[in-house]
Amino acid sequence: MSSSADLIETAKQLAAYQAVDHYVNPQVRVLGVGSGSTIVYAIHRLAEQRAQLHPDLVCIPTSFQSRQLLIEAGFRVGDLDEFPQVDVTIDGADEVDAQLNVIKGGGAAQLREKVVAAASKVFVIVADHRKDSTHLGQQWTKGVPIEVIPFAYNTVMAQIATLRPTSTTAVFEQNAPTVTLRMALRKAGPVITDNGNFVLDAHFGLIYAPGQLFDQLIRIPGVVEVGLFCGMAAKAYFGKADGTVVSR
Ligand SMILES: O=C(CO)[C@H](O)[C@H](O)COP(=O)(O)O
Repeated sequence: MSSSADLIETAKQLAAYQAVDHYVNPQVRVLGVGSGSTIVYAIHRLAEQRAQLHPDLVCIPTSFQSRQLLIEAGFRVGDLDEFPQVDVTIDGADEVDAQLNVIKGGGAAQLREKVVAAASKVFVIVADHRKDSTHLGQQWTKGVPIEVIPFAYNTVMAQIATLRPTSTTAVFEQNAPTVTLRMALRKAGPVITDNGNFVLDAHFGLIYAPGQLFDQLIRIPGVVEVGLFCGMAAKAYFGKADGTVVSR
């Protein structure tokens, strides 16, 4: 009998395989490759399908993790200096709402993920069913990842805590946001991103207007990027526990 952890892994794999099969055709020359545990399956599928891919395929990784995995799998990796326009990017997500707004950054790679997604003609999400929500903040309760320069982290935290849920309309649910500095697990001190920055996790409860919340957060001096990806994804694939995949 499969454990629930096995079912989740199968769900991630199904979603990743289907997205690769639907989007990475022989016309895709420059492919953005996201970060996280679901993306590992997408890289497996790319390796399996290698003979069917563009002969000069270049992959643009969004993190140290995906760069290493792509090199190990024998793919050519490139950067945005040489390839500023990306045909398709496939990436994981922490949560996706009904309008395909996405929380990303559970793996602290939100800055490069955002840059690569913004450089892409098509941005596709792969995830398991636990990430499929009506509103952001519904299932992902670890907060919105916010990358900040170390010098500014404390003042950014204080300014986020002063945000209030309602301007003209309700932007988020929680009366007073709470914010934590993300700490490393096997190192004393904070998580340091691939760009040498810190990550804050900000809790807003349900997020009703992610675009408005993004606008408020990105204006705070010291914030480098916010893990809210609004209006960027063209499609999301969710693997389900019953072995099927839903896409929207
Ligand atoms: O945004 C990310 C990393 O910054 C990941 O894509 C996100 O955390 C999903 O990861 P996983 O596939 O392991 O659930």
